[in-house]
Amino acid sequence: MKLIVGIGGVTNGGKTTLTDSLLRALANCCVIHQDDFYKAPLFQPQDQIAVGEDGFKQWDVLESLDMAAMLDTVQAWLSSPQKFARAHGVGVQPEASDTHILLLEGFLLYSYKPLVDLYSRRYFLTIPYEECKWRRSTRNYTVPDPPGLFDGHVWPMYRKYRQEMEANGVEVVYLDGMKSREELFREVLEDIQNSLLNCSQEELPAPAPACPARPQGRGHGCGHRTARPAASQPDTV
Ligand SMILES: Nc1ncnc2c1ncn2[C@@H]1O[C@H](COP(=O)(O)OP(=O)(O)O)[C@@H](O)[C@H]1O
Ligand SMILES: NC(=O)c1ccc[n+]([C@@H]2O[C@H](COP(=O)(O)O)[C@@H](O)[C@H]2O)c1
Ligand SMILES: [Mg+2]
Repeated sequence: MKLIVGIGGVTNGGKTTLTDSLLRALANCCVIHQDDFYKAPLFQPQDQIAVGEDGFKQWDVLESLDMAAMLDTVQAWLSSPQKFARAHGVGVQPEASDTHILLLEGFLLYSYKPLVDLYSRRYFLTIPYEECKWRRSTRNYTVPDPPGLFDGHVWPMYRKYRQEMEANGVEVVYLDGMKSREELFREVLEDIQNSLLNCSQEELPAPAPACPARPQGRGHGCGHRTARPAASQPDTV
């Protein structure tokens, strides 16, 4: 059984923190970080990042990321999770060797069409504008934010891509990034474990006809089906 789980959402929502905790807790689990796919060589990081009409280097647009390369990496995991795990130093646990999880982590996970249908579960962390701006001001990126970047580029691009995602009907499970790290971790871990249980039950032989039918809407999680719909969460601007 293979499960691809997206940990997406707003910058500074807590994606990397949550992903690191899940990675430690889940067996046979690998990770791919979207920001490893910036079209920006280490020593000339800005050359391939265009300046946009907003006057800023376009760090927060999809075109600044090599999404084809990210998709190739996901395909490599799909074709052999065991081989991928070994190559990335992840030990495969023999007692759970039929189950493999891939975490995809990043701020634009659900805007690249070839990837969208591959997820078994799509999480989306949100925090209000003021909290996001404050957390961002405390971060040290490899390329420091120039003055005005957050209001002039980062937040408008977040709003734009999120609106597009919602308009396209991409179904995500919203997570409130204002909850504690521990609460978020427990909530998502439990949900992933439930998905795994549902998947393994679906792989059992079909129940006898007298058994009541499984309720609709909980059959997510395996076979790269769509995540269950979640109520849209208002975005504090
Ligand atoms: N649940 C949380 N509550 C408060 N602060 C958090 C939480 N999760 C992460 N942080 C902090 O917010 C900042 C951004 O976290 P990070 O995981 O790097 O976010 P992202 O990868 O979404 O940009 C870091 O300083 C981190 O310690
Ligand atoms: N990783 C890099 O090379 C790099 C450089 C400049 C800005 N960023 C910022 O990283 C953000 C995405 O990462 P987080 O979601 O972890 O904040 C984007 O908002 C982008 O502005 C990343
Ligand atoms: Mg991050």
